[in-house]
Amino acid sequence: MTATQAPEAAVRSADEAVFSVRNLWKVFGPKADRVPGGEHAALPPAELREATGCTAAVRDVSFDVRKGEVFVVMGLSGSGKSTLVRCLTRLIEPTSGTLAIDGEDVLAMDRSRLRELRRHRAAMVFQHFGLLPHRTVVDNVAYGLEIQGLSKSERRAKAAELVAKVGLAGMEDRRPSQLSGGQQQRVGLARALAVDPSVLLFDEPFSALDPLIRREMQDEVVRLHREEGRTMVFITHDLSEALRLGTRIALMRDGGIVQLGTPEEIVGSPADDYVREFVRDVPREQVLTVATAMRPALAGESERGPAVRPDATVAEAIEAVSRSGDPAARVMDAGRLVGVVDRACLLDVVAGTAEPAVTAPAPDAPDGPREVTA
Ligand SMILES: Nc1ncnc2c1ncn2[C@@H]1O[C@H](COP(=O)(O)OP(=O)(O)OP(=O)(O)O)[C@@H](O)[C@H]1O
Repeated sequence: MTATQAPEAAVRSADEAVFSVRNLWKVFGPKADRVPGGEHAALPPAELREATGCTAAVRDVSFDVRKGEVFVVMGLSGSGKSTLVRCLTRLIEPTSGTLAIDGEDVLAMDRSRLRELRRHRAAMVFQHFGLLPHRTVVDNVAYGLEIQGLSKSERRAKAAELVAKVGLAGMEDRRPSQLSGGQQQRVGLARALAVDPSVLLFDEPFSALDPLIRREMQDEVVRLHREEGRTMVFITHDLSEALRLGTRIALMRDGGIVQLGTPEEIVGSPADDYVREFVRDVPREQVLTVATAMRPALAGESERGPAVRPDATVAEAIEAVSRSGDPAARVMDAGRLVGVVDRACLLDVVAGTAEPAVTAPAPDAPDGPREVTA
């Protein structure tokens, strides 16, 4: 498919999707464009390299990034995360496939439209903050506004507001070298927010930070997301970070997406042995919800036991049951009894012996990654 053809599927789902990606490939190496759809397309990485000298960094990937979600791209080193996310704004040119932002074909954009895309619509936050060393905090944040053509006073006022939003009030006049790593990353975040992008792209932004600061920055992202509902694409190789931040997680391996789902779907219903191994050590009771563990209420059970919401975690239900001394908790949704979790249901989740009733949302991409079904 050529770059100028309208991505039909992408346009169709544009109402709710910020990015729509279909059958995207990025192949590095000689005659790379012959690999997608060619006789060697399905070969494992080492054999593909042997046969063609090429690496398929992104391999036939399809997904939508929905408006307002934190879409996490997770995978081990070399699985293709950075290449995939750089393809979204064509910092890396895809080899084939279709790609749209808000329904507009990204592959058909000319240079000035692409510049506009990267500056205003999809702002990137990198691991190495890329701050200008001789500018103050507030001027670094205002920089993004300068290229937008706002007046100086407008820029400074907006930048100061954003500096406060990311928790750096009082540090406006410092230079980057006078800040800790976490503080510098906050400046990077404020600068990305300054252009009010439709989507923020994070490339492992916190992996150089020490664990405490990293946790603080994750909380910051959760807070910003909750307050603003901004769409985010977040690359990480850290599973706990993915589970904390992700509305949905795309788990990559060898350039492909092996599973795309909510944290609960990934942990509760791994698509294959690779994913199962990946999530093996996750404390399931902290990710799985009561809705997946409950059973129908028996006669007489509607009166007794603490009430929990369907989206409470199993860990929270365990605490409620254990505090109350009752044999089970009632799962209440808007005042209605929808089920019961007894001690056996709860223990099954902890032990990994439960068959979770995780239901998948309607799949984005018919030919895309496998979504979890009940
Ligand atoms: N410019 C390039 N030329 C050739 N191969 C490349 C190039 N860039 C990336 N690759 C290969 O593509 C694959 C995916 O790389 P990518 O950097 O996207 O992975 P990643 O998951 O982001 O890894 P990391 O977590 O280490 O950053 C790797 O096998 C890598 O060696």
